[in-house]
Amino acid sequence: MALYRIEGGVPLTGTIRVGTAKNAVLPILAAALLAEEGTTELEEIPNLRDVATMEAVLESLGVRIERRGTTHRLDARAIHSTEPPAELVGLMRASVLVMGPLLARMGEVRIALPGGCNIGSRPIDQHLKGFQALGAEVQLEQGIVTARASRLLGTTIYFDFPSVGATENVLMAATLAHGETVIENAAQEPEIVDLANFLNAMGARIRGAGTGTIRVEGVSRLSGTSYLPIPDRIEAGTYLVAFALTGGEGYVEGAIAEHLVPVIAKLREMGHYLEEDEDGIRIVATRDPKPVDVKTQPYPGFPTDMQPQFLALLATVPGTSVVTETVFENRFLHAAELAKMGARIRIEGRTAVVEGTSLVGARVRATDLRAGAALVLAGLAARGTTEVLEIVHIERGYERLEEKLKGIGAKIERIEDEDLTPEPPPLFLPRFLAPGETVGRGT
Ligand SMILES: CC(=O)N[C@H]1[C@@H](OP(=O)(O)OP(=O)(O)OC[C@H]2O[C@@H](n3ccc(=O)[nH]c3=O)[C@H](O)[C@@H]2O)O[C@H](CO)[C@@H](O)[C@@H]1O
Ligand SMILES: C=C(OP(=O)(O)O)C(=O)O
Repeated sequence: MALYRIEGGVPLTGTIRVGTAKNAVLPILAAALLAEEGTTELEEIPNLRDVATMEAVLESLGVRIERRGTTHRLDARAIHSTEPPAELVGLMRASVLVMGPLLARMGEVRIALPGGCNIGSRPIDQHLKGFQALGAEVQLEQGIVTARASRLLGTTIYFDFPSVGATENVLMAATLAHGETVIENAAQEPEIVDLANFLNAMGARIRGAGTGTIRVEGVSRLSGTSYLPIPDRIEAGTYLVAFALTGGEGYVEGAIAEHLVPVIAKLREMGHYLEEDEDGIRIVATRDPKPVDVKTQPYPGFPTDMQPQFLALLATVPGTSVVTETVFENRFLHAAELAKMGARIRIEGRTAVVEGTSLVGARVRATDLRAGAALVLAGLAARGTTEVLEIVHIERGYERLEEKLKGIGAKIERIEDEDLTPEPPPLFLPRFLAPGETVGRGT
């Protein structure tokens, strides 16, 4: 098990580059399953644990993957299985994204229901509702979901909540359905638009991605294509916060400002100076930041995946800030870890009331991906030494984080320590339901 050791208190300066978005790459990898003809070439694929897991899932189904540097070529012509192994599905929730493509192309899929995780129960009822609306027969028995349909039929589907994963799964399924599918109350995240652009490049006919209504005209076959997915807006936001927290200044190269509107707005509201251009975003931290209130929302609202990093930032800003989490029901575990560093945060249900103070180094534990990123950021600003344990979570979504942060002056080391803790269990244990238990949104 590895940890990060950080000596805090150094204002970060310089240029840091963001990689390709994990949350765009994962659904695009799943969508590559739809290519019955040709091969798919994906460029600038980040070296992340989640990407490796998704590729292992695809390989278990018969996809052949050839990696040349950061370009990965996928050949999905000879799929031989529609049952991704539970051990792999248990490593990463996003494995459920293979459901839509397998159902659409192969007419069936059998997969372990992914369980909850440290940020919430995360049911998949909206995904299943979408498949059923498209005419699939969906069964849930002892934690295994089976969906079958000889040919999906286009229809209108309304999501109760604009779920990112459900929109992606149903969008992929609808590409090969007979007739038109309309997805209403669809998620509008940039990663949805990227997936739709990729599917259209494969031959799909999708309009309206990025709005609340997506229309899909089904086609009979899709082919492989070449594609470069979008840069990672959450990684970019994390680096903007790193400059702000340490009172530094620098440039986040590759960041797309249009994808980061609420993050930029809140940093400006705090008094930080931000300048956007075509290639990235420049930030100069103010010495006198103001507290702000933040409420997470589906896109284009403030992203829940930036909430932990902002909690770390606001923990150091004099005055009272209020952070409200509306997307996940349990995404404040990092508050207790930040408290070990001196943060003064009171959790009241879905709200965190933060009284800004200065932080001191401590030994803390990453409870999930963005919680871990928040602790690294806090460590960069804290007096003394911080050790962040269980960085396996962080490595799901940040490539060479310590190297990149070192490049802008951070004192951070990645240390392998065999004795630290035993190998962790799967991050998302497949969930086995009791007979009759529902899988609805538990919030
Ligand atoms: C791989 C990926 O892209 N992950 C992102 C994706 O996760 P993910 O696709 O899992 O997020 P969703 O938008 O689906 O989930 C949002 C909320 O809806 C609930 N829900 C979702 C589906 C469903 O069928 N029923 C239901 O109740 C979830 O429990 C959660 O409370 O979007 C989240 C919200 O922006 C981000 O935090 C994750 O980083
Ligand atoms: C919650 C996240 O990812 P996932 O949905 O894969 O757990 C995230 O990227 O912050």
